[in-house]
Amino acid sequence: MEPKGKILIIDDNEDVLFALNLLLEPYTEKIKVTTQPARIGHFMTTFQPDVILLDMNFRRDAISGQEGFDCLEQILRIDPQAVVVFMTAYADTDKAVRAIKAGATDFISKPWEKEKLLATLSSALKLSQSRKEVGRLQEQVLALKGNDDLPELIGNSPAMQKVKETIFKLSDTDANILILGENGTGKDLVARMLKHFSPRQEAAFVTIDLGSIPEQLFESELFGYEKGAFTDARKSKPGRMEIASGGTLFLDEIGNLSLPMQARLLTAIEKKRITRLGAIEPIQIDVRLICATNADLHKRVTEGSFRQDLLYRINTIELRIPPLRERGEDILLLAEHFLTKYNRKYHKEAKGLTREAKNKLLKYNWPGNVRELQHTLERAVILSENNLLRPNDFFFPHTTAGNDNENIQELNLEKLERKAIEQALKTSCGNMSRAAELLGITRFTLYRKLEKLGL
Ligand SMILES: Nc1ncnc2c1ncn2[C@@H]1O[C@H](COP(=O)(O)OP(=O)(O)OP(=O)(O)O)[C@@H](O)[C@H]1O
Repeated sequence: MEPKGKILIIDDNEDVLFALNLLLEPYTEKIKVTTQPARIGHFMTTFQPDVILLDMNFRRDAISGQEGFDCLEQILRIDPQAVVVFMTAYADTDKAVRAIKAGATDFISKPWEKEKLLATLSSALKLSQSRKEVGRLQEQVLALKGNDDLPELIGNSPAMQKVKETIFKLSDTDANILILGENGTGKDLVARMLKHFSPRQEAAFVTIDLGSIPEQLFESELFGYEKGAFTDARKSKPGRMEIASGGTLFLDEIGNLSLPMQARLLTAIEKKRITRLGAIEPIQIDVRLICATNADLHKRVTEGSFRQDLLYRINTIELRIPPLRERGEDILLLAEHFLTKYNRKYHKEAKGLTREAKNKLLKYNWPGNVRELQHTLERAVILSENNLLRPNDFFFPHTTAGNDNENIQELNLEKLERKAIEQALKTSCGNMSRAAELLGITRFTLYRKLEKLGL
């Protein structure tokens, strides 16, 4: 009998309980016995047996088995996945069939034959294990859903080329990655790409957004819980780390983790083990960790609000995604990409953007990064009546007050011109044609102005 587990034996006869305890002890992890069916709920929540051996007739001389059926019903109400083996002194095939139909797993008659009893128990334990595994796999299937539609990572700027190169360089490693970048720069997308191009491509990709769940739920979400661990825990539930085992866990907004939770996460990463809330035994896990944040974790370490040892565990490789305003040449590429996407989605036929509209997009500083650009294009595609999208089709809620003030203070034309050219060169990453387009002048005029201003 290989699998060991926790057995609960319910029988009104103390001699039977004693004998079974003695017989089964060497073959099980733990045994609890009770003569009181009223205690079933208590044992199921505190002891959480893998298999329950249930006597069919509680009262002496009772032969109908009804009490046993009532208990079975109670057990299955508490845990529909419970593995229950019926025992009766009156071997009766009719009752055996009824028991199985009612949800029991197997049936043994008393007095038992030792080998037969052990074999039955062994199969019941295996069944219990596989039911738990099925539960875990079902969660993994849910986690895998939606993994297939991986969007393309658009961008030809040197910064994005570097990000793409790093993703491919990392494709045969299991290294923990920390993705840094402002909101909406594409951290989530990069995390999915890293998973897609990794040895764990076919395995689960489990995400947990630490910015959107309340602090008091972090622990149960990450590590899971056992039935009865807290008031609402009616059913055991694996945590995200357990579900991700064998695959990748993406911890978004890791900067939101409190110091006590950082300590628990660090232990789990170092020991490669987690313990569900309310459980005694730890569970072995094997996860690749990808974390992301818009916070400056290095600064947070010096301030004492982020553990340095945890940072070193999660940032084997650091991938920095620059804000969109620093990769100007990606703006139009992304705009075209989103135009195609939303044309298709809303059955529209916008052909492109006018030159002025392109300039408007290039001049804006995109505080909400790619996400804001995406929404801007979506809105424009929906609302525009034109074949080509025009400046008026684009509306920016965030125009930076700082820039307006600067514009008001600076009225010297030559200084303004110099500033505009410098900004255009920066936004276009030195691409002369694009800078000229941004400024609304020809390349030739731009060269002349550069010469005149000594730039
Ligand atoms: N380079 C890119 N190419 C195509 N789509 C992109 C790119 N970068 C971001 N996106 C899209 O922009 C949206 C926002 O990206 P994402 O959610 O990955 O950003 P994030 O940095 O994780 O944001 P947050 O910090 O708010 O979680 C998504 O719809 C994503 O698909």
